[in-house]
Amino acid sequence: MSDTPRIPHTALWHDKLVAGFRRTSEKLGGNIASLLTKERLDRATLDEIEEALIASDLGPATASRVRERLEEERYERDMDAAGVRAVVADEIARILAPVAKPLEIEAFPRPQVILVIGVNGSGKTTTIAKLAHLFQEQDYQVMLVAGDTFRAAAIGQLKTWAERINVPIITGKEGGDAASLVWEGVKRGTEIGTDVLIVDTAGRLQNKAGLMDELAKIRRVLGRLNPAAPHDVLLVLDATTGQNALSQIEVFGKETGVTGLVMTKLDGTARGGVLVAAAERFGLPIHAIGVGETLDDLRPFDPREVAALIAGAD
Ligand SMILES: Nc1nc2c(ncn2[C@@H]2O[C@H](COP(=O)(O)OP(=O)(O)OP(=O)(O)O)[C@@H](O)[C@H]2O)c(=O)[nH]1
Repeated sequence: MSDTPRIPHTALWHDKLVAGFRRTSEKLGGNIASLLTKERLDRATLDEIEEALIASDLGPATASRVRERLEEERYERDMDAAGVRAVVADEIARILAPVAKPLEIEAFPRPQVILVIGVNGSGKTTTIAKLAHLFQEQDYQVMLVAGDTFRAAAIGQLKTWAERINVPIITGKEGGDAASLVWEGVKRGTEIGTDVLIVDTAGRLQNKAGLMDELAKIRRVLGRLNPAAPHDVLLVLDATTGQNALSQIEVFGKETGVTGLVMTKLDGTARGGVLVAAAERFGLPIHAIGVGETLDDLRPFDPREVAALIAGAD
């Protein structure tokens, strides 16, 4: 067991982040530059900056804090676009710093059970593969459970990933009982010394009662084997859905409980500011972000680095 996860942060990851956040950063940075045509920040420009920040999905609370900071500082010195972007980056970093937390594997007894939830298409399956890969890099033994038994395609997709990254997987039939698969996963995982058991689940928000029943059953079964399980309930969010991602946190949080977030597809959107809005509004740990489709495209993040990228600051 290790208290400090050994997560390689390579130059390659930095390049992926830069490319991933380009659209967000161009939108926000571009908006700020186009607003700063006057020499000094007057009230009307401050209003416009605040609106631009809200339009970039950063959320009203962050936007108003940035505005307050700009208001304080404008009396002290002239401020150009780079100065404004630096203030924005600083405020974003303050919000992200307390929530940017890698998912640590510390459960005893093992395995640590991670339930992965989220609506269909949010990137759940690929996120599970990427997380498994990340844990493998840290020398943890990983096992997967194909608990989304509602769609045969979901089972097949996860199986393909498991073969690719060479981790064992527990699968059942379409329409089968997810809780019994989880039970088998914990039993088999314990026998072979698995550190992390990652469980896919069905993402049917449209059928809340069914989803609740199924997750409650999974929790019951897990609790009999290990009262601390599931150790993590991870909600996967698609950043391209913007503000909709926030309502998903609300709904899943209320219906199923959520211990942490993963935000994917930050590379496919100019709405990356939603990462900040999620942090600000819910304060839940954000364990990793996804900026592409390959295995190495999902990692924990450095709040300062990401804040600078979102704000388009140097
Ligand atoms: N660009 C980009 N694409 C991603 C990212 N994460 C996942 N995807 C893609 O998004 C699509 C949906 O991902 P899945 O993992 O299948 O999503 P899911 O939530 O399991 O969806 P269902 O299988 O429909 O339940 C796939 O084509 C992924 O390759 C990301 O960070 N960036």
